[in-house]
Amino acid sequence: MEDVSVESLILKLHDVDAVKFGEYTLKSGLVTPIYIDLRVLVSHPGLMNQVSRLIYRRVKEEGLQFGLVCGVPYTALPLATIICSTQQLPMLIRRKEAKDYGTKKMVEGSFREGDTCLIIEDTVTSGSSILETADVTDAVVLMDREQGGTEMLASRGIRLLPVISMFKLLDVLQGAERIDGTTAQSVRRFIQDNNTFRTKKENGGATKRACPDLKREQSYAERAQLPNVHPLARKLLTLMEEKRSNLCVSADVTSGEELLQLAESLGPKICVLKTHVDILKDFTLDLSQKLQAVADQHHFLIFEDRKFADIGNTVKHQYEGGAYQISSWSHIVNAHAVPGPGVVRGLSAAGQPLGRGCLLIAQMSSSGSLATGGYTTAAVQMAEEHPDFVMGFICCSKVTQNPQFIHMTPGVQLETGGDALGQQYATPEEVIGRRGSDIIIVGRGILEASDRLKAAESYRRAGWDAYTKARSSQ
Ligand SMILES: O=c1ccn([C@@H]2O[C@H](COP(=O)(O)O)[C@@H](O)[C@H]2O)c(=O)[nH]1
Repeated sequence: MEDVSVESLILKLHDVDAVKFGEYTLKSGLVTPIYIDLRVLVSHPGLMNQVSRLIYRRVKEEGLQFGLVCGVPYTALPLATIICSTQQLPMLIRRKEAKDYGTKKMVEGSFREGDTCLIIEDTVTSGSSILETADVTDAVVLMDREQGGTEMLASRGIRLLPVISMFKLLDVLQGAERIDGTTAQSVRRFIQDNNTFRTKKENGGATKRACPDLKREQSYAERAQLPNVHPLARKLLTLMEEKRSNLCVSADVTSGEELLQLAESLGPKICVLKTHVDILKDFTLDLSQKLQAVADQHHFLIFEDRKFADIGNTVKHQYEGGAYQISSWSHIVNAHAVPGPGVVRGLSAAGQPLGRGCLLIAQMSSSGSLATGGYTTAAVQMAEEHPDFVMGFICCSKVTQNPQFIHMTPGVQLETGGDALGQQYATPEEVIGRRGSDIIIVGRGILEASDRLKAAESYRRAGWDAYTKARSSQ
């Protein structure tokens, strides 16, 4: 069986001149000391097979489920073809430009609304070509130049799976004495100083190896001091640092008694208690007052996960009135961005005078969520236009570099996986350390444990350790 290790592939790519050192200009105009030219692959059928096998292996390792494969034109097209031919998978071709005659389609091949497609790219620098290809959740790339593409795509809810990354390539070539230490070091410096997801200032200041985790320049406590931060976000960031907790427990229980008992026992471990008030069979306003008293006693905030999604006038009534009178007891609520800015204005009219805050749902943890790409970007913009009321996001990963916004991520358990109804779980290390979120939201990981307090402590520690580790690696 032919050797298909990543190390052997790197050496073969160097043999066929797919990795070049010198001075080359990238599409962005940036002059780079290393150029990856994977177009030469088509002249080497054995290598094409090897690359295709490694790409497919990477996808299978991650357990991705998909029914179609699309290669980003042009270099990844033959790779996608080989994978589709050997694995007997249907393929799509995305045109670079639409035809001006005939069907004028952008995508060739058969597909239906809701189909899941694997996107294959040859090289990623900023990640922009993947964004231009489709609204996707996962993409596999042969070569990640480690210049911010992973972080940019993560901020849009897209996970990038690289087969080879730039630092690995440099290590292997240097180890095999294909390049000397000076060349390897100057390329490493170039990569870390030219990260497309960082500002120029941040790039100029970089002195260490670019870290695969998202940057976390400021502590929670430092962010609490920022002049423009929402007062409730300030309170939350402060208590997180004091309690050493970035854990929000999702109290998805059905009786008031159990809710209060949960709040009392887990209160010292958490920064936020999230409720779904409409699943309680015995909600009363008296219960909401008791819950507020426990929140005051143990210094946590209450977040009613109501997910408002109607016109401004209706959500205002839903928020302050009805049986639940949510604005009177819940510090935080959330809303979908789908109705447009009126939803924020309606909620703000009722909540802002009471000092309440809102999280916009920029992404969702459920499989096949439509809140990706342009929708996520629009939600971020909506937040930026309403900073007096919007204090952050429900999201799967950091969606903005603006430190005044808090990122809260559901779909968290100590092991990756999911449930039978589409929930998808990532670990605290992944969510806080690599995706750059601030707060993990955990429901069944704690509620279904035999010892809920012990489980809450495990999640608190895992979330906090991921945060301190990400900060110490800056
Ligand atoms: O995208 C989203 C938004 C909200 N949720 C809510 O979080 C909890 C998760 O519970 P688990 O038991 O940890 O799966 C639940 O209340 C959801 O309504 C979410 O999961 N994903």
